[in-house]
Amino acid sequence: MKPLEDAQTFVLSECPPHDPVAVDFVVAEGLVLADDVVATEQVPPFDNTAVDGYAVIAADVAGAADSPVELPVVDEIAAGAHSAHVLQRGEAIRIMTGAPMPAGADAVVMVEDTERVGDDRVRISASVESGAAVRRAGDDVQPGDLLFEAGTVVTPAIVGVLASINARRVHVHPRLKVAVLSTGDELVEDGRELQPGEIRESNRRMLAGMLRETGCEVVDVGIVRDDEDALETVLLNAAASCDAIVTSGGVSMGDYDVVKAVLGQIADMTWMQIAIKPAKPFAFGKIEGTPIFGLPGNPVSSIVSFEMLARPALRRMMGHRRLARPSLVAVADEGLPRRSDGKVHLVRVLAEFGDDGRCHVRSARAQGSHQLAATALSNAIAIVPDGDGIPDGADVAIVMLQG
Ligand SMILES: Nc1nc2c(c(=O)[nH]1)N[C@H]1C(S)=C(S)[C@@H](COP(=O)(O)OP(=O)(O)OC[C@H]3O[C@@H](n4cnc5c(N)ncnc54)[C@H](O)[C@@H]3O)O[C@H]1N2
Ligand code: MOO
Repeated sequence: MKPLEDAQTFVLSECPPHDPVAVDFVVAEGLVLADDVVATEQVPPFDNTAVDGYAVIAADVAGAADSPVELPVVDEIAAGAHSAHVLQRGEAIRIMTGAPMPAGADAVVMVEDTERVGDDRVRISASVESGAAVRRAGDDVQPGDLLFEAGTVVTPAIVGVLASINARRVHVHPRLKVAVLSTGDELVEDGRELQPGEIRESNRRMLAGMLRETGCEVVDVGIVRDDEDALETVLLNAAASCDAIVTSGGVSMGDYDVVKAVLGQIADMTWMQIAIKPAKPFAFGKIEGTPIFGLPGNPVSSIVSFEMLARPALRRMMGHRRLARPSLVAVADEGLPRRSDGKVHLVRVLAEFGDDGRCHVRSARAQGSHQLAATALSNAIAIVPDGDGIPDGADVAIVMLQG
């Protein structure tokens, strides 16, 4: 059996990042920047007010807290408008949040500290420092600022910044188009009553969601029956039109493994037995240069295999620098016993932060590779090395799957 790290290293080495493309910034969310983003515009573009109130000359309201000051209101500026009036000593201009500061004014008094007197005067009952509530042009971003380095993942907030600096096109590693299919004559997906020996298809639905969560565009190829010609056609088409292929089932020792037969003919495959439980069997190869990840059919094994081998490789192809999920050392509130078998056990657990500031885990119970229901409620995988397991209260390394 191959150590998991060796299998990961091999797969990653075969899955280099895809060449960058220029895209409209609105579709860049979730993608990885391939070039630094340097600002060419300043933000904010002009001095403006942070509050609704009255633009004044601070010196005019210096004593207003003790003895309110009454000033004529000579103009009004809404956000999006501007005033041509140059504020003189002894004047005020009504101004709304975000509107440009009028020339001559150096501070804004909040409307709560004022009282309108008639139509055209205001009584001010607070003093302000020069510069109060004024947001200076460029105090967020200056032209030439290096805002985001290559390798940064574009978040919604970064899309907002790109909009604010008018960076209309950005260089990113492209989103991968990934074909997902499941194989097997026993699989049913149309909701009909099961016949003897049939089961309901679940892996493909689940893997499609995991691929989307990884940031890939999913091409659902469906269930391919145990028919070599059909499988060959589907795989060749998927390899020609997609960036990667994920299959589930048919990678173990079964006599009817058409997956093995077909991939043996059309792909350059490496069939592995990995020293982990679950997800021991795994296949990786290329069809005409397109990577194919052959995940085991047992549903839990499919998830674990995707997490440990396919997801990091797909992330690398999309330019991500951090390939693994976050990991940490947790407390096993209940022991995680096991027997020695030469494998690392990847135990699905529920992880929760306790009042002591540490993460605590307990087993998701049913750990069989067919027992998807229990795994579906887990949020982490505990890495239990070969041996007798983790005693009650001892530390255990975990990989967080969510949260
Ligand atoms: N003699 C041996 N037998 C098995 C070994 C072994 O080393 N020697 N390994 C076992 C392990 S571990 C695993 S994992 C499975 C992997 O099997 P395959 O990848 O060949 O998958 P299948 O045989 O097609 O299916 C296994 C199991 O999963 C169910 N399945 C398959 N596809 C789906 C799907 N899309 N949705 C829901 N369920 C699915 C299938 O019905 C089987 O029950 O091999 C062991 N055997
Ligand atoms: O790995 Mo199989 O994945 O143990 O059921």
